[in-house]
Amino acid sequence: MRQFSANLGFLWNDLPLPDAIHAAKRARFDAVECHWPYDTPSEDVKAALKTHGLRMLGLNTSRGDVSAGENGLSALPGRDADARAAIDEALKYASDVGAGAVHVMAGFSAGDAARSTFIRNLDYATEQGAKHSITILIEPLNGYDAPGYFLQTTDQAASLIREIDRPNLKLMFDCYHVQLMEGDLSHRMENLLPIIGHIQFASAPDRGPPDGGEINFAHVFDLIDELGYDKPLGAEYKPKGPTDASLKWMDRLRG
Ligand SMILES: O=C(O)C(=O)[C@H](O)CO
Ligand SMILES: [Mg+2]
Repeated sequence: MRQFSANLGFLWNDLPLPDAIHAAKRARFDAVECHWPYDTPSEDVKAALKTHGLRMLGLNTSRGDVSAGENGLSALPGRDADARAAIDEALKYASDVGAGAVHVMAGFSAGDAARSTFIRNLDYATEQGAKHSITILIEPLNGYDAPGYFLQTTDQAASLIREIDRPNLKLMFDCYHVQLMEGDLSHRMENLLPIIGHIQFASAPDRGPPDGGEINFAHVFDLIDELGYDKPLGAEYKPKGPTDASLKWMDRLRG
C-alpha cells in the first residue's frame, strides 16, 4: 500500500507542531515532514514522534531574514557563514529528531557566482550530513510563487547533483513546482528516478489537495509504483479550510 507523509508546514499548520504530529497520526499518515520547526524544542518533536509512532522525514534550512524577503541562503554570494550556520542548525535539529533529510534552500540569486556559492555550500552540507547519515535535498521552486529563486528547474538541479557527485545529495521532486515550470511529469520522473530523494505533491496550478487541476495523480502515483519507488509521498498542499476536511483523496489514491 502507498505511504503518505503529511507536510506540517501546510497541513495542520494552525496547531503547535507536536499536536500537528498527533493530528497526522489520527488521519492515518505514515510519516511527517516539516518546513521550519525551529521555534519548537526538538525534544518536544522527538517525544511526539515517539508517542505517535511516526518518523519525521525531513525539514528545511532556515530562510534567513524573512522580513527582508530572504528565502534561503546557500546560493547567496558573500553569505557562506550564514548559509553554513543554517545548514549546521538544520542538521543538528534533524539529527535530534531522527529526520533523514535536510532541504538546503538556495535563496534569491542568479548567475555564475550564485552557482559556485551553492556548489560550495552543498559540498559542505553533504560532507556534514554524511556524518549523521542525512540526505541533502535540493528543490526547484516555481517562478510564480518564488520569482528570482536560484533553483527553478529539475534540469538545473540534475546538473548540480551530477557535478557535485555526492551519494547523499538528491533531488526533491515536487510535482506541483515541476508541473508549473517544466511539465512532462512522467518522463521527468522516469529519467530522474536515480537522483530523486523525496517526492511531494499538490494540485496545479492552485496548490490544493490532489483532487483536480492539471495533474492526474492516479496516473502519476501508478507510475511511481511501476518505477519501484516506495518511499512515503509528501502531501504538501494548502488545504482550503480545516485540514481534516481536505483528506478525501487519501483513500482514493492509497492504491
Ligand atoms: O515550497 C516548497 O515546495 C517546499 O517544499 C519548500 O520546502 C518550502 O519553500
Ligand atoms: Mg515542496
